[in-house]
Amino acid sequence: MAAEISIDLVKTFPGRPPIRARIAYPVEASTVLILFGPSGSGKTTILRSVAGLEWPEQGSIQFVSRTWLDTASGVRVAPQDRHIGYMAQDYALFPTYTVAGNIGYGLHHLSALDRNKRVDEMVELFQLRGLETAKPRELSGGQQQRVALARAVAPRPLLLLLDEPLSALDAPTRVRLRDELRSLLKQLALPSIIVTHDWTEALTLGDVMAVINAGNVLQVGAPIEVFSRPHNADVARVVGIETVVKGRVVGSSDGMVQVSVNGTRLTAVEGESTGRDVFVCIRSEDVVLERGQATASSARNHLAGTVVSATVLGALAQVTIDCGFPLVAMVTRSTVEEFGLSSGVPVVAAIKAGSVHLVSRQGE
Ligand SMILES: Nc1ncnc2c1ncn2[C@@H]1O[C@H](COP(=O)(O)OP(=O)(O)OP(=O)(O)O)[C@@H](O)[C@H]1O
Repeated sequence: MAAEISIDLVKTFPGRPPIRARIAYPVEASTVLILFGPSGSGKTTILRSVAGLEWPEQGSIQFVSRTWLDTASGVRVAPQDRHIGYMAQDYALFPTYTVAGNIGYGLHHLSALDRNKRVDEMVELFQLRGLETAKPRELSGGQQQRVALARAVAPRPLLLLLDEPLSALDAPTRVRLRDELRSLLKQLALPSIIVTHDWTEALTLGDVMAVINAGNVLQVGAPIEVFSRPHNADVARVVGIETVVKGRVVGSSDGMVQVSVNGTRLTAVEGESTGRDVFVCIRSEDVVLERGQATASSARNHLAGTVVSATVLGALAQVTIDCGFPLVAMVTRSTVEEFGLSSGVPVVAAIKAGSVHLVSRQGE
């Protein structure tokens, strides 16, 4: 049997609905599981249960051949015996310790010589050279994040747990460190579980993704699959982005970029450079359908296609169009009736360049 992480737990806080998580997936050297969902859905509770910082009243947690929790047989492995690296959302650095002191905190089992050597390795790996004696308050947000990561990774844990690792950073730093984090996790060859409510992080960092809502796991799968093929309307609502396809930036002009998806050309505004492999992400409500010939409008993209399916969901309808790739549009039910939208009907999909979101998939 392939190595696996298996989480099956029930945790109840007084006066709240129970958090029920059932997630099992094969784990390789650097597999990243994303726990994705809105605020308060239970992501941190699941992560803290894996770390041994919360005790579910029922369930089991297994990592490859180790059982960390099994309430049925009374197994409760203490957090320090799980060999896990944990990084909290606010980093929780020790304010009175230096950078080197913070990184070396979990290394007391090593001799002074080996400890210093390991700290030095981490300083190098996380590009903290020159900051060894600085205190956390003297560091930028990005540097604090790197120290917190270095401290979590230094004891060579079996599994790395990161709670919203990028949320404390300003937007440009977040985008830069997201790409760095991805390559670092691959380089470390260390499996990890990352909590986020940011879909770009889920797509960039994740190999597997679990969608959590109101304490329940709604879907588990590869991020691109979950985003583009949500199992049901609840998942679609939580992930909120129904078209995710692979493309490549093929050119740029006037601050716009041209992207090719399966031979179909799209214009987007975001600044990815030519030659980049990207995920092209489009929300269904940003797609406007036009019957027959394309009409004049401010939208930069007019894609000719045919309807694959139209599913009425109350006053709205979800229409999937084949325009060289599957594109999902959300329109009113009356549009479906007026345009006679059914399988095989030709339509034109209009999308503004600003609604075509590009997420780099370099280093996949
Ligand atoms: N120690 C606690 N005592 C009481 N209720 C708690 C406790 N910790 C979490 N909860 C409740 O459990 C639910 C899930 O919280 P959790 O922090 O796991 O959500 P989350 O998805 O990580 O949210 P966020 O993205 O805002 O961090 C919430 O309703 C929260 O109020």
